[in-house]
Amino acid sequence: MDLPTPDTPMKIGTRGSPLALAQATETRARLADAFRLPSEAFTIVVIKTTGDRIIDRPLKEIGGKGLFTREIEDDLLSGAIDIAVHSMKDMPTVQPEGLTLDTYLPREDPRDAFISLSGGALSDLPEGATVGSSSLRRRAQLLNRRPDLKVVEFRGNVQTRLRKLEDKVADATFLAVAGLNRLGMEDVPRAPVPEAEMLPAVAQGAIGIERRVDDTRAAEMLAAIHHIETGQRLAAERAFLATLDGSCETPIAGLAELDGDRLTLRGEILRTDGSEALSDSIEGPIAEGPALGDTLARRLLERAGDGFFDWKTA
Ligand SMILES: NCc1[nH]cc(CCC(=O)O)c1CC(=O)O
Repeated sequence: MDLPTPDTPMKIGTRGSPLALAQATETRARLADAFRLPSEAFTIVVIKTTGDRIIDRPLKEIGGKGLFTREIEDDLLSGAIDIAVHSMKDMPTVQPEGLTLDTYLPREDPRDAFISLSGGALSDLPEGATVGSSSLRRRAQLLNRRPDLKVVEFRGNVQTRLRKLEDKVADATFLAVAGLNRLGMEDVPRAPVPEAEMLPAVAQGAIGIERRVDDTRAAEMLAAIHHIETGQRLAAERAFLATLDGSCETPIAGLAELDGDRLTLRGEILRTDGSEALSDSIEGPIAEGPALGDTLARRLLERAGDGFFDWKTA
């Protein structure tokens, strides 16, 4: 295998947000370390996606699959980049023909963090307070537990959302603990929300690396940095999501945990207005993760019946 060199660097594609850049930089560091290469043997290529371009409308209105990924995947297919680094929770369960997404870095803390300028926890929020979020899952979970709260649309990267809090657009918001940690924002006052209170999004906290199926060099290099346990957890969670036909337009949560050779998967689906939440869990051998995910999804769908996910404003 011809390893990349500073003259013929491997091109790592990513979105341009500070979090995306941190994830691409971590990927470069792990590859450089695994193959004893200088960091100049890799270039980070920033790619602007449709989702980055349209910042004044709610995501669910723009809609469509691959809002934050299509341009990156096009560049991967054309050879403009060699690998692409993604937040796995933003990734559809099926990739375009010719691409594969089977390399994962060690997962960060998967929990959501409750962020308010006063620094308290969710239970400290006064009745009728306003929470900013653009996530259908967080919105539905919040309204399910606290119907008194008002949820307002809150888009933008981590920094933008924190600024909106300072501008008093909302009293509080939620951010993934993983994002805050990867950005080194330890100083932001936050209260991690226990999984039992608010089950995170499928794959939250995990970084995935996509490549062309037929690129044997990329396959070999990525295999050296793949984190097996993260892959096992995501295999179960993403099978759960795939059977539910989850897109960004449906409130779905799921989290797998490993214990020895056993895997436990918890899942939750909600009506978009938060009026109903269904949850369940399943346990079995790690090797059967995808089948466990599929079974858990079918159980929840059976209980939900038709029209459960239909959009209905609160
Ligand atoms: N949808 C945006 C997004 N995609 C991944 C993360 C956080 C990092 C992660 O889950 O790996 C975020 C921001 C957030 O939810 O706070």
